[in-house]
Amino acid sequence: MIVIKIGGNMVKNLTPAFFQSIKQLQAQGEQILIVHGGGNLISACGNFVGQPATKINGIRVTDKQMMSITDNVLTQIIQPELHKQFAAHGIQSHMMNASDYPFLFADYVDQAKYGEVGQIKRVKANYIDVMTGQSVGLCASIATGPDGQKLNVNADMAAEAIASIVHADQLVLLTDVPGVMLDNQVLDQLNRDTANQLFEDEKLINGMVPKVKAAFQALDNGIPEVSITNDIIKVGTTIVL
Ligand SMILES: Nc1ncnc2c1ncn2[C@@H]1O[C@H](COP(=O)(O)OP(=O)(O)O)[C@@H](O)[C@H]1O
Ligand SMILES: CC(=O)N[C@@H](CCC(=O)OP(=O)(O)O)C(=O)O
Repeated sequence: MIVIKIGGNMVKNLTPAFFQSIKQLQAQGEQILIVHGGGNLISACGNFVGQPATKINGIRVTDKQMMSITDNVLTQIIQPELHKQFAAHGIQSHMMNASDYPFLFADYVDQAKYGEVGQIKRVKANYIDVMTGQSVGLCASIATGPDGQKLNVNADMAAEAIASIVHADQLVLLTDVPGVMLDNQVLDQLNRDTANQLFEDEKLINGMVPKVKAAFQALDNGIPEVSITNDIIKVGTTIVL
């Protein structure tokens, strides 16, 4: 299985070549699971109702109202939009989210600090397997918490956790930049020492922080290929130990 995380900024920028690649991968027998974000639209909706975003290291502080906005944006806007785009390119997809069927289970990350934010600990792997058998699985980054409540999960961390639990062959973090950048150049490879230095020097900030952390976590959990890119055909930055 290949897990591809699509950031909110990329949802409207997927190219015909992207969909062509998905078809080719499916023809080669790969199961495809798309984990999508939508952080930009969640922030815009928050602003609209007078609740500007508060993020700590790229993770949204989420109270109950923001959780409800997040749920609506991801499951009612972003996911159907992706479903429509896949259909328009002749690819069947299944919408998967915690509202329709609980299959991602999370614990709180730190309720005092982040509120209703979770980290995925368990998944219904057979459900994912079935949903990606004949079609592409589209998965929102919302999980079911310890008491059945919904928890907001950073989509990079969600993609990593799911990929790790199902032992995916590859994790691609698709975003709006061609890879991890330093002085306007894409780094072909990024190892942990360099990443730590970039964090320290504040050259790797905001949404790139959870993305890079998730990428190393995926490698630690045995996923053989992990990359950050804006184009599934071009590798962008390969994460190495
Ligand atoms: N060193 C870096 N290289 C590339 N992007 C970076 C870096 N540091 C911070 N960023 C920011 O991270 C953003 C990608 O994270 P994010 O906005 O959360 O995307 P997504 O919605 O795809 O998860 C880039 O658009 C860029 O503004
Ligand atoms: C807890 C947390 O930060 N959740 C994220 C979930 C969406 C997301 O990660 O979207 P992108 O991939 O587009 O950034 C959020 O609320 O923005």
